[in-house]
Amino acid sequence: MEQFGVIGLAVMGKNLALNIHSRGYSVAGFSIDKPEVDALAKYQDDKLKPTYTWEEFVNSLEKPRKILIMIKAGKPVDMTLDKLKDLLEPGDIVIDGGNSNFHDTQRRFEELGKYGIHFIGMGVSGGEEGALHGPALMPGGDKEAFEKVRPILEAIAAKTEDGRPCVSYIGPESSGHYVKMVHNGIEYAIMQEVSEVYDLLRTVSGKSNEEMSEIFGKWYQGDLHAYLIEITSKVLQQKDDLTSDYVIDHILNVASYKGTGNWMLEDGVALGAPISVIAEAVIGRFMSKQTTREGSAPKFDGQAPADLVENLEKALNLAQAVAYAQGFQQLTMAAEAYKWELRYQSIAQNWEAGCIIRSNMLQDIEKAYDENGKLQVLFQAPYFKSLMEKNLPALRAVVKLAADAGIPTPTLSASLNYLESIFNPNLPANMIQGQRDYFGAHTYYRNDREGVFHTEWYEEK
Ligand SMILES: NC(=O)C1=CN([C@@H]2O[C@H](COP(=O)(O)OP(=O)(O)OC[C@H]3O[C@@H](n4cnc5c(N)ncnc54)[C@H](OP(=O)(O)O)[C@@H]3O)[C@@H](O)[C@H]2O)C=CC1
Ligand SMILES: O=C(CO)[C@H](O)[C@H](O)COP(=O)(O)O
Repeated sequence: MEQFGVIGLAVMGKNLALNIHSRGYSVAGFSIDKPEVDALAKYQDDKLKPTYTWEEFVNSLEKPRKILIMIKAGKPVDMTLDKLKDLLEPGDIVIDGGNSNFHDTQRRFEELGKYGIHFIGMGVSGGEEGALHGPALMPGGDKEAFEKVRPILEAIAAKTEDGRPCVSYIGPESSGHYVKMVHNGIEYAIMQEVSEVYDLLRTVSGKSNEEMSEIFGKWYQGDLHAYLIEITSKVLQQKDDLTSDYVIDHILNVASYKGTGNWMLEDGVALGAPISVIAEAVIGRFMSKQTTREGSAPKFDGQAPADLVENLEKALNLAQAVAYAQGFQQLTMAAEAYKWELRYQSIAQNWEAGCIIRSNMLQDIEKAYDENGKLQVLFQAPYFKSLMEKNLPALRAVVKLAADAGIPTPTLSASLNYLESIFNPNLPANMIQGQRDYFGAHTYYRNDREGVFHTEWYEEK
């Protein structure tokens, strides 16, 4: 009997199955796609069992069964669970490791509970490499069931610099998939920030791809030690297969998406979370499709400022912190709204290795929440307060330069606006309230006395 089962043997499922197998567990694999199962069969390993029917798969597993579903999110997961619930027994454990919408996970958690089947919605990040060698895992749902699969998950997960596994119980219900959704929102934000910095480097300073690759490579060795910075350097130096040029210069500038960042924005709006940078990153992808391309690309005729590269590094470092800050701010608001007890320092730890948004800065975030788990805003923590004081002039200079040059910087500008607003006691929302009360008698609160007020702004005609 096999100790663990994986359904879906495409990029992620196959590599996770191999990862689990490499830690000494026996694994049964199944997919509705026969060639995927054939690919597993090619390993000819006693502890890696290919199965070709639902029944063969389920019956090959020791009880209570532990099954990871790693397939396309949405309807396919419902169809798979529908099939499984007739074949499984109370006490069996099903983990959905795909990028499922947390609303779906909530519904599935409740539905499977009726059959006595334990359900875990688990965010997985790290792509193909991570799945094989160590992903970041974000399991949420049934705590008791989590404890039963914990040894396997800890064995396959990435490890932090000091050897701790990048997996911990996130919280009840759909909180695991919620945290993965927020991970992806942060991912969208940092990717857009990096692309804006790339745009400034190429347009203002006229740097070549090789030079830019070197700059990002150098940043990666310093404060910006982050996976997305590392791969940016690699993307910039990659030669094309079809021409003698760099491939980056032939990639169509239209950004695709599967929607996890959009979901974060949807829930952020529902909660009233000020996640402006993530919103701009999502909209940046829309804009890349919707721009009419009728204008001409911005050109910079002047002399690039001598401190441009240094300022861009500082600006990007601070903007990256804002992306994380907004993600954690939405998590704190979601925890309150959905009554989840989230441990932010563990979430930061989960993201320190294996996942797409991994960076050294997450160690500072872990420390910040370790010292004060009730931070409303990450920049209240001493480390981030001082980072803000140190790097804000550079971010301001970069946004000003971009505005003067006509180069759009939606996320860098939104980062600056967030930082200018988040501690500001004098935002002009009093004017909005005055206008609302004027046209709609919506009433307002006062800053000098309790109660709800309305002004008769004009005489009725
Ligand atoms: N790729 C990545 O970097 C990451 C992906 N993820 C998530 O992991 C999951 C798997 O991703 P990935 O490996 O890239 O593959 P895909 O998202 O492309 O999903 C492919 C798998 O889903 C199966 N599938 C599709 N429809 C059904 C169905 N109706 N019933 C049963 N199985 C079905 C496919 O079988 P068939 O070939 O027959 O269609 C195949 O095995 C997704 O939710 C994805 O969002 C998470 C982190 C990173
Ligand atoms: O979850 C992931 C990484 O963390 C997947 O790669 C996801 O597909 C990325 O999102 P999108 O396709 O919308 O860019």
